[in-house]
Amino acid sequence: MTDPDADGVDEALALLGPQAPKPEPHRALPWAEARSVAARLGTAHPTRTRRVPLGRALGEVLAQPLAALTDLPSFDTSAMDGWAVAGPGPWRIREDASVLAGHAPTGPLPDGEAVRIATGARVPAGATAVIRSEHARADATGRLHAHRDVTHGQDVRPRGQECRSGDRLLPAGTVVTPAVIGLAAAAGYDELDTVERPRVDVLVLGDELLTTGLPHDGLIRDALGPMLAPWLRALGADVGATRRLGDDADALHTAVSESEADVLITTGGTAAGPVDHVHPVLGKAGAELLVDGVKVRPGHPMLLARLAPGRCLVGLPGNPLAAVSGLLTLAEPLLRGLAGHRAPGPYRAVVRDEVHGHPHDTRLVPVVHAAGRGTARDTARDALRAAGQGSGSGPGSGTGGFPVVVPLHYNGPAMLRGIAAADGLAVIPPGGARPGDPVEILDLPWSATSEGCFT
Ligand SMILES: Nc1nc2c(c(=O)[nH]1)N[C@H]1C(S)=C(S)[C@@H](COP(=O)(O)OP(=O)(O)OC[C@H]3O[C@@H](n4cnc5c(N)ncnc54)[C@H](O)[C@@H]3O)O[C@H]1N2
Ligand code: MOO
Repeated sequence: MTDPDADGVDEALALLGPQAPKPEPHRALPWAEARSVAARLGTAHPTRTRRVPLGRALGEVLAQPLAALTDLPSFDTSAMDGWAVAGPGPWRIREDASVLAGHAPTGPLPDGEAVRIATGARVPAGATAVIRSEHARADATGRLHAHRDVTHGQDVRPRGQECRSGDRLLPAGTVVTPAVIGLAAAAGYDELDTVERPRVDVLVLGDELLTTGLPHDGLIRDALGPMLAPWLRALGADVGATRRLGDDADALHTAVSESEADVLITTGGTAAGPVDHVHPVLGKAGAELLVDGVKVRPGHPMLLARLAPGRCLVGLPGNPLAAVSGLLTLAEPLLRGLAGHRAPGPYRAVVRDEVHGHPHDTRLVPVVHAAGRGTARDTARDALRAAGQGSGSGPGSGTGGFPVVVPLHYNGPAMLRGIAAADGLAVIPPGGARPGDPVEILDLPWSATSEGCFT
């Protein structure tokens, strides 16, 4: 049986072996530098913004900080059902009034008096505390007695306790979650200013690709067309067309010239084979190559080009995991900037097992968390069982507080089996990583153990 990883390191090493033809002078950028170029391009132009009703803002990104339009609470509020009292007790109960949430206030409460009050109701002027109904007793003469000491201000939520009008509640770049919508509504918003999603078109190249059925006669299923649109949407893009162009240079040139998208993503055709048309077409289109190859495995032929001000193209290699590598190396930081997302902090974990490194290049290797929470733990166990890699329990100690990840097999450039079971991709530096080494992790936007979604 062949080593399921042979497609990865060995293939890359073979390209550098003593018998390999002398490589062309290296234009490829180091992995971190390539990501920085993409991130800078993403923030080079001001984002377009739009105003949307709260109900349609889910998943959008705040274009401006969310500032409170009101004090919260906007009045002194009773936190409990019971009695508003003024001064020391016992108190004479006002039989003529009670205060309900949303109702007009009663007049001021003089010292020595108590009035019934509901949770959420405005505390009358002059009241010094609220006593919960279960903590007080009314006697036959209409007097209220507290069962325990009453402290000043107890069970009253003072106006402005959560925020004052004008306070910054959330920074620009925050993803609008259901909780953000709730907070915005409470703080007085009907609409939110959000960043317009970058428009992305996908061009899938390759005459060998089938859109349905089983592979036959040298033809294979297109794995990237169906995968990229939802992945790009998860990265904050508004994906228009996914077009299959075959290996037709003219069709590619026309599509590149006519697309009005902010970002064009191509798959395949990045290398120097007889029908690899991406480089010649970019030359003909007068594009500026900002990244032309990256020192990363898989995916080293990936590229990033500026087609015109505000329009660019990410060329993903055709090998499916190499395409994922290009997606996370170039498209993700580019789209993050264009979509107005804030950059996530670096997320590191230690590897449970040794990971072979490339001698000069970074490797991106699918991993699962060894001991996640809830479904992530089950996913890890399932993924490891499927890969015949043990139970999923990590070292548990001596990890320096880092979570533990397990590198998955089936990580060759043409394979999606590893990444489909993964929580993220480990960034393995040249030379590799030994058990217990901390490494950077690239989260997947849907990973259950993500520190944050849309990272
Ligand atoms: N002489 C050299 N050949 C290659 C090199 C090299 O350095 N020198 N690099 C290899 C590496 S690494 C990669 S990655 C690929 C990149 O190739 P392309 O971007 O030109 O992609 P294609 O040749 O079109 O396809 C490569 C491979 O992927 C399959 N493929 C393409 N599209 C899809 C799709 N949508 N779904 C599933 N599979 C797809 C295609 O059938 C090929 O098998 O170049 C190497 N060659
Ligand atoms: O190794 Mo390529 O870079 O197959 O992706």
